[in-house]
Amino acid sequence: MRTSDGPRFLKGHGTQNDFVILPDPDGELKLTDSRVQALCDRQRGLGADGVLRVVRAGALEDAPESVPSDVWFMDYRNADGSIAEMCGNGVRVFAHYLVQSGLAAPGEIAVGTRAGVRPVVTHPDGRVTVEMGPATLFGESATKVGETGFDGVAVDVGNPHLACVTDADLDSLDLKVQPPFDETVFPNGVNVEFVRRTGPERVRMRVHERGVGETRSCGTGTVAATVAALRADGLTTGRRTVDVLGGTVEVEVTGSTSTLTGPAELVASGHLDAEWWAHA
Ligand SMILES: N[C@@H](CCC[C@H](N)C(=O)O)C(=O)O
Repeated sequence: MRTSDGPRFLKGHGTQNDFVILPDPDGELKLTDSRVQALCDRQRGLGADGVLRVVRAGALEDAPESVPSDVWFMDYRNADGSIAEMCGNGVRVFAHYLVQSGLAAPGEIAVGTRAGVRPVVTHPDGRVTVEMGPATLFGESATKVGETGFDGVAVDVGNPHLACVTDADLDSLDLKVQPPFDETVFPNGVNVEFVRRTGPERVRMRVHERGVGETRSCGTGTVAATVAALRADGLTTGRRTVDVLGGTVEVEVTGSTSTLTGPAELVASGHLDAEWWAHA
């Protein structure tokens, strides 16, 4: 039996933050919320934390004006179908796909996102570095897991984060439900990180992602975690190695920008069943 009539897909991940990749250069796919939800569903679909549609910026109606039309654009959707401004692990996987498929040469690549163009470098060892842009502190806030309260900082990494540095045992946190947050600080929802310092320049992080739930890694979240950990150490710039449930990434925050370096992997490719797609 073949399922080759429907759209082509690939499956990939960056530190186990996993994505369905949909090559769609001319923007012909109708990517509805319900199709994204079906693709990401781990029982009735392929299963993923999000979808990365690979489309030329010029073929997309809502690409920011700052993104040139010939740039490959990462049209990112969360598993619940919502659109997010930015996905750090997604950009790494997206750039890796561009190189593996021959759409871009290895080395320096510009990737379009809703937060603007992100310069990327692919390395011979399979790691990918993304320039994530400035990570901006915009206040303090708090959340709770069960009865335990956590103070944190609000960080804009293109998308919103509440990063809480804590001495609590991260393994004991139940992140099945969205930790509560202050809607006056985060009117569009928030990704929440719990960060524990484990060495002079090393932290561990767990995350609850907006539009997804707990994930095994969040690239923008590791940048927010680094900003929060640096601040807890009385610093505004520096590097941190960030251990997440799905692996390890390196983050550097400078006065003007931030970078994220980590692995990216493609695991499968195929075609969606045309009938399944039509009814998804
Ligand atoms: N996993 C991503 C972040 C994806 C978007 C996020 N859930 C949001 O809604 O802002 C990453 O690696 O950065």
